[in-house]
Amino acid sequence: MNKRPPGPAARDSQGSGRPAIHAAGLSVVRGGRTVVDDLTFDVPAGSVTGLLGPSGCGKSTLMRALVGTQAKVTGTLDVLGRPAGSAPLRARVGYVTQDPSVYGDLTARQNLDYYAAVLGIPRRERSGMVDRALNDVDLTSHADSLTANLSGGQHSRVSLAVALLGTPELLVLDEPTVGLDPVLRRDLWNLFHRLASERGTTLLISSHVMDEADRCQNLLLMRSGRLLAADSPAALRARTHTDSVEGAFLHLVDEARRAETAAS
Ligand SMILES: Nc1ncnc2c1ncn2[C@@H]1O[C@H](COP(=O)(O)OP(=O)(O)OP(=O)(O)O)[C@@H](O)[C@H]1O
Repeated sequence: MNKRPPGPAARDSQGSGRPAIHAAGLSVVRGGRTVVDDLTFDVPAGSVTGLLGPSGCGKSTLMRALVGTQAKVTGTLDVLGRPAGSAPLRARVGYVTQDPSVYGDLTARQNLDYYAAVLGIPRRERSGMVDRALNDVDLTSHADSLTANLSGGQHSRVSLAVALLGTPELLVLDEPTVGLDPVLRRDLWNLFHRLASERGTTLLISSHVMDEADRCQNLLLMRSGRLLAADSPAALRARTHTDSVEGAFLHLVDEARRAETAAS
């Protein structure tokens, strides 16, 4: 278990107590179906927050809404004090999708250099930023390998390094540890906590693996587009009288099913 004290508030929200993300009555329709249904929650600034739930429950859709790439979003969704997707947020929010979005025919360093230029990082600062991002994800020794020749895990770490360029205040990571070996997973979680505690970054990290839940300070538990709970792992276990987040999740699912049956 990896319990850590909350990190400092993100730079944007320092002292204001304002959450990094605020959602109220948030819904998303996809393919004519409501796939995110009336969510209300806050994500504290400077926290490592896990977004957990079974495959297809709406995690990626919620993340797309947060970064402004999802259509048919209704309700309130504020990110760092501004409406999600608004132009000034582009440089302040890093997003890593499930599919690595880097060029296979460039080296890791060339990819980062390219994205640093796209982000508008001044040329004189670029190489320092690129070196730091490579070091953050432990890829310095592969910096000059063609990305296409890297392993799956290394490939996704190049995507993560891209998201770290420019020191975003919020990092939205869609299943960043899927398919990684246990050592790499542990190293990445350590990095996530370091980013929160040392840089004040807020991290929202999705996973469908419940055993990653205890590595988070806060959890958003989803099922079928609805929010089952938003709380710390310890509070969830205590509230449901269970000894694991998986147990708590199953308890909450059963509770929701009973409520649905009673209402039908
Ligand atoms: N392009 C699309 N058009 C219509 N419906 C979609 C589309 N993409 C996803 N969906 C539906 O939206 C719902 C939520 O999908 P989403 O990808 O957000 O789930 P998820 O929790 O991220 O799943 P996973 O853990 O497998 O990535 C699912 O029922 C899915 O079938």
